[in-house]
Amino acid sequence: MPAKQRKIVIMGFRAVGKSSLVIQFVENQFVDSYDPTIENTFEKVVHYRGQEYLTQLVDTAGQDEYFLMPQSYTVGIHGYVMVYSVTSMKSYDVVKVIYDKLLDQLGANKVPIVLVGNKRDLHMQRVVTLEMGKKLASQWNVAFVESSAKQNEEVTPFFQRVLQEIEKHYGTQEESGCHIL
Ligand SMILES: Nc1nc2c(ncn2[C@@H]2O[C@H](COP(=O)(O)OP(=O)(O)OP(=O)(O)O)[C@@H](O)[C@H]2O)c(=O)[nH]1
Repeated sequence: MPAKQRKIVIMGFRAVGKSSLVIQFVENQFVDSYDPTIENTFEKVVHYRGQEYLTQLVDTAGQDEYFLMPQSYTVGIHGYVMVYSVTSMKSYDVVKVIYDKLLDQLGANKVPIVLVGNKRDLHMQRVVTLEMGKKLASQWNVAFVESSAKQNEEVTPFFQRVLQEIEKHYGTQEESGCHIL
């Protein structure tokens, strides 16, 4: 079966660990230094449930509450990873703004999304509780996980979960002969 191509955008406030999560997933390494991203696209072939996927992961520059959603984040994209850091209330607030802007721009009320609370290894600095993450995900009706890019906890599972959400969302259209964007 030929590889299915899936393009996923990783969004969230600055320094929440978007690049670290993608690099951990694609290259199996963690870099402690902080180098703000402009924009990078990574590729990885993933085998999931007997199917090969060529995933393209768009690691975006951090967004803030005033950010304007570029068309390149909404056209031809199959799914999204929305990241906040459990050590930053600001990042939790900003991810809500990003989500609202995304749905508004897409004119949709449901999009394949996984919400990720990263840096769960930083117990002493935690300000966003597990319950707050769960509550937000249930409001959005999306999958949720807390992760640590540093300790490589839950990183591969949540990227797989995005693929699962994408299949759930678009699968029937493909089977009926329609094609994903
Ligand atoms: N302890 C800990 N530190 C992390 C984790 N993930 C990322 N970091 C650190 O947090 C800082 C920011 O990580 P990045 O991956 O660059 O964050 P980003 O969201 O891509 O940042 P922008 O490019 O500005 O949007 C770096 O110093 C990372 O080493 C984590 O899970 N645990």
